[in-house]
Parts: sequence; C-alpha cells; structure tokens
Amino acid sequence: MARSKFLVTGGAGYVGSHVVAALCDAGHDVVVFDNLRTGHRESVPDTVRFIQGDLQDHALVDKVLADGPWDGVLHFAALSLVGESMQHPFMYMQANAGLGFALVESCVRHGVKRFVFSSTAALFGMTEDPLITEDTPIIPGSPYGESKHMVERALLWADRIHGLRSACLRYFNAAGADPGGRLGEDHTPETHLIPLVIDAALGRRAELQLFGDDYPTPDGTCIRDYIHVTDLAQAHLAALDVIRDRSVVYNVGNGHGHSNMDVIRSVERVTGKPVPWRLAPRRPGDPARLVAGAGRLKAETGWAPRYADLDQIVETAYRWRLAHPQGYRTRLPAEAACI
Ligand SMILES: O=c1ccn([C@@H]2O[C@H](COP(=O)(O)OP(=O)(O)O[C@H]3O[C@H](CO)[C@H](O)[C@H](O)[C@H]3O)[C@@H](O)[C@H]2O)c(=O)[nH]1
Repeated sequence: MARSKFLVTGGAGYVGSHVVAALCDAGHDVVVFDNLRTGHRESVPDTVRFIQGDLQDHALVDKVLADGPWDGVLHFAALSLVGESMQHPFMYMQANAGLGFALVESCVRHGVKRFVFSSTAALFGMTEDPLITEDTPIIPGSPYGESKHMVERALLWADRIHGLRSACLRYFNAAGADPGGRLGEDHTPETHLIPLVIDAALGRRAELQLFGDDYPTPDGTCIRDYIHVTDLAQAHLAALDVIRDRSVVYNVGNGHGHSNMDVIRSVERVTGKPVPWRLAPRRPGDPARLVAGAGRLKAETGWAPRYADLDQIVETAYRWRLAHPQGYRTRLPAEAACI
C-alpha cells in the first residue's frame, strides 16, 4: 500500500491503538481522534497527531474531516461492553449507532472514500452454527450487538447511495498484547476474561468469578474465539486494500473455540501459577458459544493469523501485565496535543 493518510477514531483504545501501531509500522500518516474516556494517551506514539475530542462534538468532527484529503477513516470509538449494554440500552444506541451515523454522514460530506468499521461477533447472539460465517443469521443478543448492526446497515446505504466503500470487521474476542511490548490491554474496570484470569494468577485479585457452568458446551462454560489483537490489526490493513473498489463484511477470528475453563488452564500453564476461581451466576447477554468462520477474510485478502495459539495469546498478555502492573499509568503520562 502506498503511503496514505488515515483518521482513526478511538485510536487510543485497546484495538484502536494496535491498529494505529500497525498503520505506522507500514509507513502511513495517522491522526488519532479520541475522547480518552476509556483510551490512554500513552498508547499513541508521539509521532502521531493526537486530537482529544468527542464524536458528540459534530463541529470538531467536521473540522477534522475538512482537513483532508483522507485515504480512509477507521472507526473504533464506541462503548463495547455486552453486560453494560443490557443495563443501559439507549446509552449504547445513542453512543454507537447515533454517533456512528453522524460520523458516516460527515465522511460522505467530506468525500472520504474508505471506511473501516469495528463491528462485533455480538451481532450473532444465540446460534446453532458451530462456525459463524458472514451468512449466519444476525440476531443480536444485546443492545451492544444491535447498535453495531445499525451502523453496518447505515454503511451499506452509504455505499449504495454515495459510493463510500466500507469494511465491517466483526471481531470475535480480541486478546493479547503487542508482541513488541509497546501496547497492551488496560480497561478500568477490567471486565475481560484473560486479563482478569492473569490478575487472579498473579494475586492481584482474590479470585476469578466464573460466570456460569451450565451452558450447553462440553464443560458447561462459555466458548469464545480469541484472536490476537496484532492479528486483528493486520486484518484492518488487509481490508483497507480490498475496499478500494467494493464494500466487504468479514468475521475476524481464528476459527477455534476455547471454553472459559480452557482459558484458566492456559493461564496456569503460561504463568506456572494456580488460578483461584469461584462459580458465579451467568452474566446476562452472554451467548454460550461464539466461534468464527473466517474463511472469507482469508480467501479474499490473504490474511492469516500469526499468533493463533491460545497460550501464545495469553503469554503476550501476561508479559504486558507483568511489565505494567498499573497498566499505562505505570509509565509517565505524555502531554496531549489538542487542536
Ligand atoms: O470475570 C469474568 C469475566 C468474563 N467471564 C466470561 O468470560 C467469557 C468472555 O467474556 P469477555 O467479557 O472477556 O468477552 P465477551 O465475549 O463478553 O465480549 C467480547 O466479545 C464481544 C463479542 O461477542 C464484544 O465484542 C465485546 O466488546 C468483547 O469484549 C464470557 O463467557 C464471560 O461470561 C467470566 O466468567 N468472568
């Protein structure tokens, strides 16, 4: 890909920051737009222009998009917790769908040609399909999944009517950390399984609460498809190439399911420490099994995961948490350069 200029919303977040690193590593110019509500200024390299802003500030979004031309916009800024969306459905509709529509519309107005959207496996909710492909019926099991699906639909019409090409990448479970140690996963509060299990192994929390053991799976715990965040980032670069002339929708995962108990055992292997855990009630909105059929992404773009093994994924997450006991706060915060 020739040197290009990309705007990344939510580029200081977990997935967004790994994509920013991949774009920079590939030699592109990147501008990050992030409100820092959940993102970390420290995760954005100093060489990248950083704009602290909120998508609710439509005038600022317009001003930034007017400062093009942009070779593409990658949109990560969103609320992303299934459980929280079950408590605050309209907050999710507004933040993800409402502000997503406004951003897409603004991109159309400013002549943006390519748009990559951070979508989710939560579109699928409960399904009988052992591997979830792009043809699996969409039945969101939560307002979070619904809000992401609404933006996918808006993008379809933005292409048909205005020619905005897009890639909707439906992530399965992003996990792990930059193998070079530059970036990692730092949420407050942390709700994701792998960092929580690692913290339980390290004694940084008393125990892991295991949400349910009566799901219709071989060991009764939920099954997920963990995809290394660096592999996920590379999928964005691959998708950007393909959407020069058409829009695409891809499921992004490894195609292997691991139960919550498998994750506990993997962390025990990698850390060499026992994981204290206690059974807790099911978490509302959790589907029993989500495993990707990512054949279309592989066939159409040549993308292939490099860190597909669960222990490898856990190991990169473990190394980052060992080196950053307080997450990004472990390092000195950098000064934010706002416009
Ligand atoms: O303390 C915990 C935390 C999680 N879990 C379980 O671990 C599994 C994975 O949970 P995560 O919260 O790590 O991930 P989710 O599958 O809920 O969600 C992830 O995948 C979703 C798509 O399904 C969305 O994209 C979402 O943003 C992303 O975090 C689930 O069965 C969950 O119940 C526990 O047992 N205990």
